Amino acid sequence: MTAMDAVPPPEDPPLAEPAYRVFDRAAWAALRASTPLSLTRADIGALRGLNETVSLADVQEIYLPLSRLLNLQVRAARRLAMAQDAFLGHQAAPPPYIIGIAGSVAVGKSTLARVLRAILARWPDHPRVELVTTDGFLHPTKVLEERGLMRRKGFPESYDLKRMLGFLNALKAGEAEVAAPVYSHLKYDIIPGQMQVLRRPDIVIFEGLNVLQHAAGAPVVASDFFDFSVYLDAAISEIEAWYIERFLLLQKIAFPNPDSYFHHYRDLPLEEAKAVARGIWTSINLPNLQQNIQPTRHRARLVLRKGRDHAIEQVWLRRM
Ligand SMILES: Nc1ncnc2c1ncn2[C@@H]1O[C@H](COP(=O)(O)OP(=O)(O)O)[C@@H](O)[C@H]1O
Ligand SMILES: CC(C)(COP(=O)(O)O)[C@@H](O)C(=O)NCCC(=O)O
Repeated sequence: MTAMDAVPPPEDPPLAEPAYRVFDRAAWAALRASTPLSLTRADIGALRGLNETVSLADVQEIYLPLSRLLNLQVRAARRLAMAQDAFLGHQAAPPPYIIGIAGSVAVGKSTLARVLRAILARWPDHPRVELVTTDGFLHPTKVLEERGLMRRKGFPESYDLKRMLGFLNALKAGEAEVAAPVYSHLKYDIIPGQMQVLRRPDIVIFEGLNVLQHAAGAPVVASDFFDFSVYLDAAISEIEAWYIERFLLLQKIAFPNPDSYFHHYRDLPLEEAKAVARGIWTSINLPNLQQNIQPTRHRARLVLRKGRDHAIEQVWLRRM
């Protein structure tokens, strides 16, 4: 069986293979070359949030080769910036290298972003890695309620796209301080007045389901500002299961907090809680995945395809 036969399942139209080189785990792992293992078991343990168990095998076989590729790309981008400076006859600090991470709700974007941040920050030539999530650019609940969008959260119209593009523009322009609004999953809303301030980081990982989307008629799109992009992919049936699992976990660890938006679900019996989670998945996150997220997959430079238990089974790398 070839790697192409193994996945994707029928629900999931394949990527155009000529545009990508396809690697199974072993072939990708071999590209790690001499990259040192830069995270210990204790480091990985510290990265675990919620129920995630990022395996040492994934770090060694998937993320270390990826960090080697990205390190080479960052260096090359800096050389290009220097070439332009030489042409212009002035010297400036290189702009941050921006990596977009896209994929469905609950596919594991935040987890991937955190692991990647930790690994990339180990390289001495780009230690300052910032992580920004696009949920900060969601409209606040008040605005979503006024516009009847509370059940459309994550859909393109639920974001302040102009503000998001302005943020990316300022970042790439090398402004000394750039600020992003902050979202609370607990409150299910933007935190008023709280900002994440970035001061000329070396790398920015910009993570969210919408990062590869193109708004009709917009003069620029988020990916215009990206140096690299990753789409985290998996079978829809797996992602649904991960969404429900995460909901059940949050029911135990977050919903008991009276500040939680979902506090009223704290004592729901298991089967009812599963039904609520499945209902939110089916009515909001699944249609968003099918209509607005999955169609952006072919824009990514790299597609990581997960199988059971979140293990990365295949890597698709765009031929430049
Ligand atoms: N590599 C992984 N190994 C094990 N569990 C994972 C992994 N990545 C994500 N998860 C789990 O899957 C769920 C969704 O992951 P998360 O990073 O929160 O997704 P997203 O940011 O895409 O919504 C969480 O419960 C998380 O702990
Ligand atoms: C805020 C989100 C759109 C962000 O998704 P993310 O980028 O973290 O995957 C999502 O977590 C969400 O709230 N979706 C709406 C339906 C739900 O409560 O799952």
